[in-house]
Amino acid sequence: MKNIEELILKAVELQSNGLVTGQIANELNVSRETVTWLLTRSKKDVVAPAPKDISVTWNSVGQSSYRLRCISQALCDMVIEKLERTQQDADLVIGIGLSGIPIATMMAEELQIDFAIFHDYDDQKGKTHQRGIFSRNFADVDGKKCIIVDDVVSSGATVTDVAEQLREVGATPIAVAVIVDKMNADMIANVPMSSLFRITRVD
Ligand SMILES: O=P(O)(O)OC[C@H]1O[C@H](OP(=O)(O)OP(=O)(O)O)[C@H](O)[C@@H]1O
Repeated sequence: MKNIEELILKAVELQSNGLVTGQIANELNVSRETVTWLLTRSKKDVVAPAPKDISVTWNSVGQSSYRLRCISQALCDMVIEKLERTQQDADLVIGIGLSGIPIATMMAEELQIDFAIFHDYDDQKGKTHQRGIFSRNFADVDGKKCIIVDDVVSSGATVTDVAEQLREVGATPIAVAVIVDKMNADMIANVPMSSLFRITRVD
């Protein structure tokens, strides 16, 4: 997505395809507030200034399994460095659907540990009211020490949901790994977070 006009066209297109604000926000990796602003601006009657948000596109990496592997190895390296400091070993890697899955798969292979998948709730009302689930087709997370993997952290609601549900089943989230951290945080849900890129606003 090269500029705001392209972002507006994409938001309008997704809306005309029947997606609601939360779904468009997920698709474009921006906040709901930004989607509302983009859709309002498309009608040329906006007066409010744009919300402070960052749109993230990483398909130059996602389109290539080689680049995905490189990114996954870099994330493994960062996670291992942190875990070694606290002398912890992970039992499994959890990929958050959809975009966290290919990265988590490669990380699990690199670390030679189990692999699980978390289906994020595809929300229409708001993630705070709905929860995702662990897929039964992959490793059981109960009682395990887990690394949570996703592409982007925006509000942190998704990773927090995963961490809370892990604790509820006696598992321990010991690390979070993401490509882009829009929160600019060291910890999320009381778990240390590693990210390749951290977004910091200076205005
Ligand atoms: O920090 P949060 O505000 O919770 O937002 C981050 C989540 O939003 C996107 O998920 P999406 O549902 O769009 O899934 P995708 O992986 O299919 O893009 C992204 O991949 C993260 O999982």
